[in-house]
Amino acid sequence: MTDLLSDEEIDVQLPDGWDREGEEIVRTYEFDSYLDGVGFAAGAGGVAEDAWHHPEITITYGEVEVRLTTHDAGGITDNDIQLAERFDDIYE
Ligand SMILES: C[C@H](O)[C@H](O)[C@H]1CNC2=NC(N)=NC(=O)C2=N1
Repeated sequence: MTDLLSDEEIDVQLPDGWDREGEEIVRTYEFDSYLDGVGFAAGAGGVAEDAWHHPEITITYGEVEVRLTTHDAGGITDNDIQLAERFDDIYE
């Protein structure tokens, strides 16, 4: 099982644009249209399924909020950081 990251490791490894909220990391991506957000969420879902690590995704008009935590570990692990970076890669 992937080990929990320390508070310092999280602070250092958290990608730009992401924030820590308790035992989750969160980023809100902005889009020009609702359907652009839907398309991003669909792509993120495919990346998540490929990684077998699944975020909470909330789609609203012009925004998509992504929350990541590692349920099996009860907190934030490297899996969350790595997936956050992959989501950033597909966000133009
Ligand atoms: C049984 C299955 O492998 C586990 O539930 C996987 C699936 N996706 C997951 N997603 C997230 N975010 N955390 C997990 O611990 C996790 N575990």
